[in-house]
Amino acid sequence: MERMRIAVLISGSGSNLQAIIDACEKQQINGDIVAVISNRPNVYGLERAEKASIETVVLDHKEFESREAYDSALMEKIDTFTPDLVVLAGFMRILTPGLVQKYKGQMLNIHPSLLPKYQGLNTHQRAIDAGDKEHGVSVHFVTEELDGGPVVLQAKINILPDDTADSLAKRIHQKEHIIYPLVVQWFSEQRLTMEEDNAVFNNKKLPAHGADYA
Ligand SMILES: Nc1nc2c(c(=O)[nH]1)N[C@@H](CN(C=O)c1ccc(C(=O)N[C@@H](CCC(=O)O)C(=O)O)cc1)CN2
Ligand SMILES: NCC(=O)N[C@@H]1O[C@H](COP(=O)([O-])[O-])[C@@H](O)[C@H]1O
Repeated sequence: MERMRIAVLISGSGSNLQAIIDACEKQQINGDIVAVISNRPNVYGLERAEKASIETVVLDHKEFESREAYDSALMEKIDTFTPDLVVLAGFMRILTPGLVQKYKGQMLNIHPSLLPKYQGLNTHQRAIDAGDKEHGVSVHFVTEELDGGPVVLQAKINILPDDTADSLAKRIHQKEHIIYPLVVQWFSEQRLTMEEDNAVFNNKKLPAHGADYA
């Protein structure tokens, strides 16, 4: 099966993008990032992509009349890269139902909380203010419900007595950079399984490494 085509959407620093770039380069992910799209210009994540010779696009949401108009342009742009997977990596725009539906089952997000706790923003401070003893990060499929999609993988950290939102964010980032590439690779392996299942279902000969099915 061909290598998975990955489009990554960012809004800022792109440290999760960098983790996926590195994993692709080390062959830990059987895929290639074919585009990095940002809704904000001049963010460091764009520099990371350019250093890795990945095509970059800035689609500034401030230049559109409405959320729907933005998402329509975003869909059109994403489609030009024919991705198998769309990865939200610190992408800070709520997506409209039309876009989410189009990529249903093919769009992942990383969210800095132990979902379903603390959907939305400002999760680290909310966990501290609630007196939680643990916090974490979730990778989930994107659905219309904000941060409400099926969770694929989580990682936990303890909240220490002197923790601040910044100190939590730092330790959460370390966990993010481990689990996001793992989930992206898992998704690429699922694609292969689905191709084999389809081949069996359609009574076709499997690729050389698979057995013939009557
Ligand atoms: N329909 C969905 N859209 C998005 C999802 C989702 O699950 N369903 N995940 C988010 C990612 N996210 C948290 O993980 C998130 C991103 C942005 C916001 C938000 O309130 N954005 C504001 C603008 C904020 C800003 O520009 O700083 C907005 O869009 O008006 C909440 C949660 C990505 N989209
Ligand atoms: N609600 C979405 C959200 O808050 N996402 C968070 O933004 C950061 C992006 O960092 P990065 O740009 O360095 O990857 C990450 O911590 C991610 O969990």
